[in-house]
Amino acid sequence: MIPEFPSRTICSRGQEGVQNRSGLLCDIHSGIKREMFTDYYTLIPGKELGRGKFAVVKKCVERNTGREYAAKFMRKRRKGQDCRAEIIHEIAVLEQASSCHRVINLHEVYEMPSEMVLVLEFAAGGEIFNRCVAERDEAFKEEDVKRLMRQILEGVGFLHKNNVVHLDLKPQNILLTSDDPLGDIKIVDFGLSRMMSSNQEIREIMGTPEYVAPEVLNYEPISTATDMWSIGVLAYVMLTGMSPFLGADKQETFLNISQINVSYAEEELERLDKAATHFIKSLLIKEPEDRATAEECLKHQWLLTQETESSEEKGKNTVSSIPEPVSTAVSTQHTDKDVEEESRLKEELIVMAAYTLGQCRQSSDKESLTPEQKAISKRFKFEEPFTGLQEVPGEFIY
Ligand SMILES: Nc1ncnc2c1ncn2[C@@H]1O[C@H](COP(=O)(O)OP(=O)(O)OP(=O)(O)O)[C@@H](O)[C@H]1O
Repeated sequence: MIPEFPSRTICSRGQEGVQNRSGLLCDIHSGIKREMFTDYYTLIPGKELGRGKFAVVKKCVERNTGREYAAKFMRKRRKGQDCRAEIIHEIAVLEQASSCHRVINLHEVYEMPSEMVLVLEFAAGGEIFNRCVAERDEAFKEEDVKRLMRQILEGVGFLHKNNVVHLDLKPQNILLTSDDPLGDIKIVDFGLSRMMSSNQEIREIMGTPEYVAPEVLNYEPISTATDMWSIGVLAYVMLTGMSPFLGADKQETFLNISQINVSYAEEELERLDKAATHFIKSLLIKEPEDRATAEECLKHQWLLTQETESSEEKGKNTVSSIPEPVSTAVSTQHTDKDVEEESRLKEELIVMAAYTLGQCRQSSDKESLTPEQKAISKRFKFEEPFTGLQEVPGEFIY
């Protein structure tokens, strides 16, 4: 049985003098430490683990245990507004989901004059995004997607049972405990999450364009079904490496979403078990009430079946019948890939910070591309001007 959150206090709209605070938790149980973070942790020099618009995530080691963690440094003031309450909400959700091992574990919290530091369990495998945009031999096999999708649904099901909606489910917010061998998932980034309550409706424009549900665009009430739409998009991206609604610009993406303009005739989908497409179709439905719930998804035929039959039985084209790469050439490739990955990630983080589109390719544009262009565009598509660049913070103490 999925356990309930122990206790919760929901801030009402406008509480603490800040607007649009509906659905935020303001009750945290673990103490916030005021000591110097660096007296207790050593930051690992080098590449950041990630960066959002108002946060930077770095790897660190706890001095007295030698354990590795991910430190998320979050600015308290954003665009001239005090956003401490949002950070407290993120902490509260993490605390209350601490019994769910599909959600990243919060170890400690530090507070400085302008920042708060969330010391999180370190997910060494990075974002599933990297595998979603990888070339076919490094991309997920269908069986991998099934296993990881079950875990995502367990985590999201836990949150929904406890009336929390994540509202930003995307491949960048699903991390892996290890990359090779492929580990387990950890859900991160509860910055946009909200607590649903029976007497209050939430209607807000939020989320990442490619993954937002039609009701978000239509300013209609948000619910747990809003996350289920994003899971449908996530499943499509994990299985095909393509973003189903991505348009040439944000407007086209939004139009594609509101018209449910999605192609199920893509070669990448046709190679799979038909139940995979059925699974996605049960989620990419305009009416929120008609979408499958997390619990229903876990009982879906696609996720109940294991890869037991032979490749002949299943069909020669089945992705899951492709053998795992085991040669040492793979590890050599990794070194090259790491360098390439780093430069790509830098670009990606800028794009994410600017809140623009385009991490994955469009499903409808591939016919017009050369094989080389296909390979590039499958990974990224940078079309929008980086208008938000000036907003990328440079004020972090660490
Ligand atoms: N516990 C962790 N272990 C490893 N990497 C992490 C961890 N937490 C976050 N990251 C990396 O940092 C990135 C940014 O983290 P997160 O999404 O929590 O920040 P954010 O500022 O809220 O981001 P966004 O602006 O996308 O909402 C993640 O996408 C991931 O790549």
